[in-house]
Amino acid sequence: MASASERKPWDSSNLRKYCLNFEEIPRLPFDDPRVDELISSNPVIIEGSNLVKSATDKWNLEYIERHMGVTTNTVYLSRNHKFKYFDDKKIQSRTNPRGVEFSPPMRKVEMKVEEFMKKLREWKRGDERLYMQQSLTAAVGPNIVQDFVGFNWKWINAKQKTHCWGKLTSNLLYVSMEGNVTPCHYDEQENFFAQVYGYKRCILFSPDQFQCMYPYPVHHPHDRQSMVDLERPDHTRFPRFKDAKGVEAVIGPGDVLYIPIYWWHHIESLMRLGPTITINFWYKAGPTTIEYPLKDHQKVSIMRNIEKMLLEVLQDPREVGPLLRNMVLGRFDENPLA
Ligand SMILES: O=C(O)CCC(=O)C(=O)O
Ligand SMILES: [Fe+2]
Repeated sequence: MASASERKPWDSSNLRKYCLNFEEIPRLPFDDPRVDELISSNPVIIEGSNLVKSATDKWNLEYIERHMGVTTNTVYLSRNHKFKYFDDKKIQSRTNPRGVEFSPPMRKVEMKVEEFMKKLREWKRGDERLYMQQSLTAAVGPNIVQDFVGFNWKWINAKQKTHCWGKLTSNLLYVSMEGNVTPCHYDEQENFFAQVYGYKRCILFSPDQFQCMYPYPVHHPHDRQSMVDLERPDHTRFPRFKDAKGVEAVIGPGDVLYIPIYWWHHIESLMRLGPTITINFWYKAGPTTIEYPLKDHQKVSIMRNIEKMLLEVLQDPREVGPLLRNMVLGRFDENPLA
């Protein structure tokens, strides 16, 4: 029988229900040679790396409140459990008349950590949900800086070198209420996603699932997000979503999930299991090596560039779709008549 410390504190009742089944993401000890094989093109959960041990040893909501510092933090407020990211630079406004007409699905506010924690403590059903997503900078308090300096940089720097990644661009600190969901999207960076406190379920899809995931157009504020709502997929608009092949895992304190660049990810803090704390490590892609056939993520990058070029020359986002349709319709069928 599993000992008390090994017994997992969650079961399927803590997970949201979706219409897809997922395979498990492999879980390996940090010194297993298969870790590096997987990192070259697949997600993996790495155990025992001690990457953020200085944080997992101490961090909880009280510690963050006491030590985060006096400056304000970015907090998203949502009327439901979904926190679907948007790029405000792509929204139509007086200064950006070519942007997309759009009403944001959540509010972004700046607040001091005390105010955030007070709202969490006093939160009741019907209130807006909260999700703090703050970049770790020198402005955080000295204790947090000290914990940050104590991260296992030796290990992660070696990984960065082995896999020829570019520079570390940022560390985002996520402090979430139980049950919050970050809907499915991809990022243009490599990500070591380090769980500090509480439990998160992560569902990932490879970049080769592009046709099943239906990303918004690049000019849209929801660029890089899937248009499909995992909880209520519209199978009429998005018929190929039912064929999407995903992988999943629940991560807890000490686990590090490698989310490869351009991989789709949906992240949920487990329901009824308390708040969660995560720190990510975002790295620029390494230098592009052109080898044929191209990798699926390289094709996604090409598609993004074509969309951007068309927008640049056409100036009007409404003209991009019709031009692309005219370009391909009936011309690239598998068995051309002539
Ligand atoms: O933890 C989350 O809610 C989202 C994390 C994420 O999307 C990322 O680290 O890229
Ligand atoms: Fe992400």
